[in-house]
Amino acid sequence: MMTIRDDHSLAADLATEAGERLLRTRERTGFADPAALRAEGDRSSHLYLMESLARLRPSDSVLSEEATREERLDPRRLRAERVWIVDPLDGTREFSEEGRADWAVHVALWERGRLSAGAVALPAQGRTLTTADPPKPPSFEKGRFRIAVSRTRPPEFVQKLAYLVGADLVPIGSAGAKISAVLTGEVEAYVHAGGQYEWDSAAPVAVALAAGAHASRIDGSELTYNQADPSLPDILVSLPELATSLLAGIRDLHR
Ligand SMILES: Nc1ncnc2c1ncn2[C@@H]1O[C@H](COP(=O)(O)O)[C@@H](OP(=O)(O)O)[C@H]1O
Ligand SMILES: [Mg+2]
Repeated sequence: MMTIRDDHSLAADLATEAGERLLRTRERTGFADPAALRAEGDRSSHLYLMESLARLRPSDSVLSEEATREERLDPRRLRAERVWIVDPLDGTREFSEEGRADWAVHVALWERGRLSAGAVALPAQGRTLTTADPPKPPSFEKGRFRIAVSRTRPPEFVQKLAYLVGADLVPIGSAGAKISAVLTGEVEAYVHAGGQYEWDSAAPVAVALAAGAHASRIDGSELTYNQADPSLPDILVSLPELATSLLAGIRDLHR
C-alpha cells in the first residue's frame, strides 16, 4: 500500500514497481514472439504508471512515450507547473531479447522549468538509480576511456570522436541503461545524436545531474524539458572531468 511520500521516493518506488511488473511480464509471456512481448511490456507499464500517478499525484500532468498523440499535445501540459515525464519501457528492443539486462523504466518530475526528481529502474540488473540517493560516480584518472553508444542506431560521428579523444565504444541498449552505466563506472561517457525524445533522457538526466555528472546537448547547451515538441535529438552525459574535451572534439568534427 502506497502512502504519502516525497517526489524522489515516489519516482523511485514507481519505477522499481513498474520494473518488477515488466520482469514478470517477460517470464509469463516468454520470448517466442518478441513483437508481442514488446507491445505487452510498453502497454502494461504505461497503464501502471498512468494509474498510479493519477491516484497519487492527481493534479500533476504526465508526458509518456506511450500516450496518444492527442494526450501528448494537450496544451494543459505546457501551462502546468508539475509534469511527470515517463518512459514506461526504455530499450524496448533489448527487453524482448532473452538474457539482456540493458532496458529500463524512467520516471522524472519536471517542475517550473527544471527536472526536480527522477529514478531509473534497471529491473534485470536488480537496481534503481534515484535522486533520492544519487550514485557516486568514480572520478576519472588519466588515460583511455569508454563511450557508451546505441547498439542499433550509433550516430555516424562517434567512431571518429572516439578515435579523436582516445576512447573505446561500448554498445549498450536503452538511453537509461547507458546513462546509468556512466554513473556506475562501467563507461565514462554517453554520446547520442540523430533523434531521441524527452522521455528517453529526462529521468536518467535528473539522476546524472544529482550525481554531479555532466549532461547537456552535444553543443554544450542545456537540455530543456516539457517543450511543445518533445523531440530532444542529441545528448552528452559524462564524468565532469571529460566534458570539456568531449565537447571540443564534437565541435571539431562538426566543423
Ligand atoms: N534516431 C532515433 N530516433 C528516435 N528515437 C531514438 C533514436 N535513437 C534512439 N532512440 C530512442 O532512444 C532510446 C534508446 O535507444 P538506443 O537503445 O538505440 O540507444 C530508445 O527508446 P525506446 O526503447 O523507449 O523506444 C530509442 O527509441
Ligand atoms: Mg525510450
